[in-house]
Amino acid sequence: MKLITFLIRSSWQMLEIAIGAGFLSGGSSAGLIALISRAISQGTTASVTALGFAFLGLVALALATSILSQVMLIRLSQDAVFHLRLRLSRQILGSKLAHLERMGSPRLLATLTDDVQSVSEAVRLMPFLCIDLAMVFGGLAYIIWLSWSVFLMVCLLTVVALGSCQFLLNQGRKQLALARDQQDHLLKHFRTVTDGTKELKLHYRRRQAFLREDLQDTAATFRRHSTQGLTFFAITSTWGKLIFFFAVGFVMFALPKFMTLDLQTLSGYILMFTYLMVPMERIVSSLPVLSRAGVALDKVESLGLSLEDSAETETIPGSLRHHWQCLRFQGITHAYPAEREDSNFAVGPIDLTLEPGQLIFLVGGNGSGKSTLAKLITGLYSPDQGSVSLDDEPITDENREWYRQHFSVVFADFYLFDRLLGLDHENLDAEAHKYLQQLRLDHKVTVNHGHLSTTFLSQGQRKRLSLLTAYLEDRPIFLFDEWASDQDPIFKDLFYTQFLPQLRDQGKTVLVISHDDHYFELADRIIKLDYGHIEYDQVKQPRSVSVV
Ligand SMILES: Nc1ncnc2c1ncn2[C@@H]1O[C@H](COP(=O)(O)OP(=O)(O)OP(=O)(O)O)[C@@H](O)[C@H]1O
Repeated sequence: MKLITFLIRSSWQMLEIAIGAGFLSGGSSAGLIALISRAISQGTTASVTALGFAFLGLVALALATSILSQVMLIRLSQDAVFHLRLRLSRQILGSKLAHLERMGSPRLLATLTDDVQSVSEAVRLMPFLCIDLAMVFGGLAYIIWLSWSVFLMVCLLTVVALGSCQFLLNQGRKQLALARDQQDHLLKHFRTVTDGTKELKLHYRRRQAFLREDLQDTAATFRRHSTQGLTFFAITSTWGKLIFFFAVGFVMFALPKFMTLDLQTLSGYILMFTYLMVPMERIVSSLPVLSRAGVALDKVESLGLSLEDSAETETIPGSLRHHWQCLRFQGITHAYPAEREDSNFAVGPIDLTLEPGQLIFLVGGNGSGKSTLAKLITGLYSPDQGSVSLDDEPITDENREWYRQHFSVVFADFYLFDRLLGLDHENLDAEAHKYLQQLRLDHKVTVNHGHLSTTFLSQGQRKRLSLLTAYLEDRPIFLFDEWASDQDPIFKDLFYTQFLPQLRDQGKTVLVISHDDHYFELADRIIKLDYGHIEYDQVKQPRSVSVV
């Protein structure tokens, strides 16, 4: 049912046409069997020509409507999966960063990959399922036409069959839902396998402990629930098929004892039941796939709801304020939830005023809140309390997207794109090459139509490449989070003594999170954080203004 709602959301008109055509096709297929059964039982007495024309008409109708229904359903289902993938990705990117961090990437990845895959497997079955269902309904209509009383008995049998199948399916579904819960943990462990390969390879006992206590434990729980779930489904499918044989046996051997059935009716039943066995078998064997898709859709829905709750206002940012005068933060705070730590860490309340053309060092011990403050300053976190204003324009949910466009940032855990996305410079390649020369990467990396020739570089070189994007963005405020930490002494010196002052002299405000205390003297201003609060805000040149 959830799958139908999911498809209806994509296009209910297309679904209507597809289901209508499917039923016409299934009905005409069942009609063909009825016709064959009649032709056999009437022998030579019936008009062969009339039956032949009826037969040809039904074949043409079954063929045309079957193709129409399948083509529509294939398009509809593929469209639905396409939109689901895009919707989820958009929702994730449109959600508050703090919320995404709380959910964790394994959960997001599990839904984007496994759940979407389960749904797409089920929707692939939909066209065939629809035709099969239509055949079964058509067949049942023929049975009604043959005899009401037999139909009622078959119905009784069907209720018992469906009831027992539903019970077994529910049990299987429960187990699959439990297995799906384990999948988020499994993905987390797989990330450890890929991201922590070096650490695991270097330490035999750690590797064994991880494999045994983490991965194996979770994989075993997943296996237990999956096995139980799939066993229930296997029993359901075998039971479903047996019930069908039971129905045939009942009509053939038991029913003649209770009521008189002429040969035409009996042969009609047997032919129809035998014909319906294949579609019934397909319907029963697609139940596990549908059930898994139901579990996946539950997960997709709960993720969607959770993302919707924390959705940011979508706006198209207007033109940037390149000549800004004053960026003010008043009493801003951000607290992390306590669940991951003994006590929850909070930054603020912080009062801060930034001006253009300042080189500001943001310093402090590990865990003092520098990166958290950086996310608050750049608008990635909206403050729990307090206010932000750019040239007296308050930053709210409505203009936060616009506000963020004022920052070029390289985070400590930066992501390097393999092409220069979203940049529309006229001579992008030439400009990129100029910066690559400055960054001393021109011998390693070339840029062709915005595509970087490689990103397989040393960590220090990858960081230099991340500067290329920041330079090309050329926004009014730059922020570097421990950028120089893995640069060689020569390049580190170049970064602090040339690159940063050059940016400042171009009128940019440059915020540098750094532990390199022997370069602190180059700063116009040093802001030191201690456990989420400003310990001091020291202005070293008269043109800077500090507000603490
Ligand atoms: N996503 C998060 N969820 C919960 N707590 C977090 C999260 N990110 C950071 N923290 C906590 O906030 C505190 C400050 O972290 P932050 O990264 O801001 O410090 P930092 O000053 O940049 O440290 P470092 O110099 O080591 O990079 C830490 O105690 C950390 O555990």
